[in-house]
Amino acid sequence: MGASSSKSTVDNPELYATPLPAGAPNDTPQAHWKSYDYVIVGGGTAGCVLASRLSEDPHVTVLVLEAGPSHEGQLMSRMPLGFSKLLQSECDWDYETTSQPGMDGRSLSWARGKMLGGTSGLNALVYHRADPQGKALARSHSSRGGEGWGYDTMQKYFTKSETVVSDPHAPVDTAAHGRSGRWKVHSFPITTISTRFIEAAERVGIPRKPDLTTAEGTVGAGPFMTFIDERGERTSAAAAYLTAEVLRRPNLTVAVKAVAEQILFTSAGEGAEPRAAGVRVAAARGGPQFGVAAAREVVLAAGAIASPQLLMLSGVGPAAHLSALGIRVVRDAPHVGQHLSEHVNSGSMIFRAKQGMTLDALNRPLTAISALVRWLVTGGGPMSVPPTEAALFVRSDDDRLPYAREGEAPTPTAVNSSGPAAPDLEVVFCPMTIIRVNTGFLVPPSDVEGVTIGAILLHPESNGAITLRSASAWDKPLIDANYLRSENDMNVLVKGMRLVLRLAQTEPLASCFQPYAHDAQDGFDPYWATKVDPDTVTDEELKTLVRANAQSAWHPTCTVRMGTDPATSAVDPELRVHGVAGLRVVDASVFPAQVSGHTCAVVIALAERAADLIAGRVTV
Ligand SMILES: Cc1cc2nc3c(=O)[nH]c(=O)nc-3n(C[C@H](O)[C@H](O)[C@H](O)COP(=O)(O)OP(=O)(O)OC[C@H]3O[C@@H](n4cnc5c(N)ncnc54)[C@H](O)[C@@H]3O)c2cc1C
Repeated sequence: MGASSSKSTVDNPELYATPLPAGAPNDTPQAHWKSYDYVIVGGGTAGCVLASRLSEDPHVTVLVLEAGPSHEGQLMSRMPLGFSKLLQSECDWDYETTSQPGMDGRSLSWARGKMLGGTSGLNALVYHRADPQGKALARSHSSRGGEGWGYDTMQKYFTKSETVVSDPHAPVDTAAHGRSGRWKVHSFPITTISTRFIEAAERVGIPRKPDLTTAEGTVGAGPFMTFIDERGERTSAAAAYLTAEVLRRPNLTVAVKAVAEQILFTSAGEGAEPRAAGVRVAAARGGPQFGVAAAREVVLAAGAIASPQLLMLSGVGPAAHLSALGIRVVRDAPHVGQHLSEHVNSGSMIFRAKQGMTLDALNRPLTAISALVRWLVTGGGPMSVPPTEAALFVRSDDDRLPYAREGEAPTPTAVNSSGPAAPDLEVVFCPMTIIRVNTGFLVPPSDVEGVTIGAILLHPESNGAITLRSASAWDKPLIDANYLRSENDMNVLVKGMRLVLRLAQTEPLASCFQPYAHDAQDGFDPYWATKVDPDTVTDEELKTLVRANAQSAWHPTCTVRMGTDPATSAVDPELRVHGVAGLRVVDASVFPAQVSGHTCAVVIALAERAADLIAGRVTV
């Protein structure tokens, strides 16, 4: 265990927590423990926002417990195009799903950030808001909706969170955005080939949208915005919200390499709600344990996988499951860990591009080194852009779009999104070769350039679950995404793939590509999409390709979902865990339903509002 602490964070538990006796159960908070008003478990995307906002009040004390290291010094996190290098590093939890029957029995790797800033420190830097037609975090047509979390409310917090910078070469209307928030968000000039993708989308009938994030809605095709600052560095939630000035606050303690093992409860007697009053923490598996007390609240912000895991480890979860593992049940909460909703990516559809049109030159070591040096010196160049530059959002029931073979009618699909104009399909465009396989990424060939396109199912009907593997916080939980068990999910994704194949044959994108004769190696051909013709391939053949190649889109949500009724949800609309006192959950796990887009900005806005709720500045 390191005995040091940096000027801004602390990694020695003796400096912020109370040592606990070895070999004792250590499951009841004690009066002599070091105490804080708020103990935030997880210094990730939501956790950094909460820490920053709650500690604005100098009269309250705040402790953050983050399992991973500080974001400071993580070069690959700061450098936008370094993102893939962080996967399967010390900054990634590197989870894996159980074998997925809907995907030929494959287990898929699931990245999650493990550092200050959490997943916002290793994600793909796409800034995107929920679609207004998707009602943001409220589902008006459903009794389990997040009351008070509609788009109008969320929009205030999207705006509060950001300072938008409009690049003169890629202008956006700044009136639709915030201009004094902590999070730096900006538009950026995209490569020519990404522009051609947008133009091809227009040709097939998808309207062009200069900004995919406004209250006008997301249906359309356009460039993404990103969270990179004027120095060309990623603005993770840590970089944005835990600045040096914030970290110097005397009422804020930020602990890193601090793994919360259990939330601890006190009881006021028979019939009274148990109260979350502390957390047990350790720096290493089997190492010394420490306790901290929470005078006001424990706020769980450990993300859509670890938050339900920690709740269950602490006795809040489905009683039968906990009892089977010998965990004392504090509160039978059947919805904890359930309703896991994840966007599904069709898998990398890679098309060979003409030389010089993509960012693939960076696969050559000399080019990469010179780009790295340029970024280090100037903050500019190809390392300062996000990997995904453009996208389109559509509905699978829009029969004007080319979802079928020429002359055939498209397969009817039900749109599972919550608004009449909300999209259920996204297509993302990356001007580089990204070969994703079950275990991570493969290094692309250095002499061939390509682009990577993926169709994403935004509103899957098939939901999965997080359950415990064991009663230890040091064992990863079981993640069953239950991918593509619904026929409708599969049919929507197949339509998305056919749209991608059609776009690849549509000008002005088509003439950027060239044929590529590539043989499969060990049964896997990363360039399979180049050989598929949208006019001859059958739906059954596309389904076979989906089962073999589809991947996680990295947006798990809903595993501690909010709602007014404890019979159908795990937290109430103020994010308080049903049936226990002093405990809230604030992260992607509380989404009442999946959103029609990327999740990071939604989590940041959610945490901004949660901070106001916790501090009593607003009510639902
Ligand atoms: C590879 C990848 C790319 C993505 N790309 C995008 C994108 O481009 N745009 C977008 O909008 N979204 C993207 N996402 C999704 C988005 O980043 C996440 O949905 C969002 O950041 C989740 O925020 P969170 O606060 O719920 O969880 P996190 O940010 O994951 O925070 C949870 C924190 O809790 C900590 N923690 C967990 N367990 C413990 C414990 N026991 N004790 C202490 N600390 C603990 C973790 O280390 C972590 O720091 C991407 C995700 C991934 C994985």
